[in-house]
Amino acid sequence: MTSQDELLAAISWAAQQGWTPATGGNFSARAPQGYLVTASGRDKTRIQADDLLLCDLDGRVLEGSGKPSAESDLHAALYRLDPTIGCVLHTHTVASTVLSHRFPDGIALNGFEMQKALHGNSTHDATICLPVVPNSQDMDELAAHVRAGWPMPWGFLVAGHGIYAVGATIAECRRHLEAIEFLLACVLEESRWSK
Ligand SMILES: CSCCC(=O)C(=O)COP(=O)(O)O
Ligand SMILES: [Zn+2]
Repeated sequence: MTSQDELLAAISWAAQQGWTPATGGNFSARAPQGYLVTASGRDKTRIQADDLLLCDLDGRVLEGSGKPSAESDLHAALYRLDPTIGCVLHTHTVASTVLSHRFPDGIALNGFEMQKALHGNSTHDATICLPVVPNSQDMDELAAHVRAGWPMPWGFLVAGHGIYAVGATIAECRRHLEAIEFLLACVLEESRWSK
């Protein structure tokens, strides 16, 4: 499978989970010349090859038609910031939107077996934090918040907005996205029970 096909499969999978409502979300993978990224405003349940653009690491379009994602410059900033990042997957889910809005200083996790799906974790018996950065429509400002909090080896939440998962490969990034979403769903469910 080419990395373009693998990225398209990851986007379709995320969309089938219901994680890209109303065209929300954007997705990218590092490429030799820069990165492949979704065009803006596309329905991710019907994604196809011509919905991807090739950009250089400054976010300039090299190939493809349409406008790159409104958040493409944040993807570019991530690839510049950390050469080990090979993929960035961004979704809009209810749990990530609600919890990042409610806990703008980060979300602590402890005792969940699923923590082990996040790179560098080998036990449930540790407290780890999912970072939250403030939202902004200005990608330079958003990128500055991300740089200030780096390293964030699995990704981060944007307050009231969604999840940005990162990974060395598309497969690792998918695993991080799925694990983060699962862990947030657990936290949200527990918050209902503790009322
Ligand atoms: C429709 S949700 C608002 C925009 C957004 O946050 C998003 O993820 C999708 O933007 P894009 O330009 O990548 O379609
Ligand atoms: Zn978004």
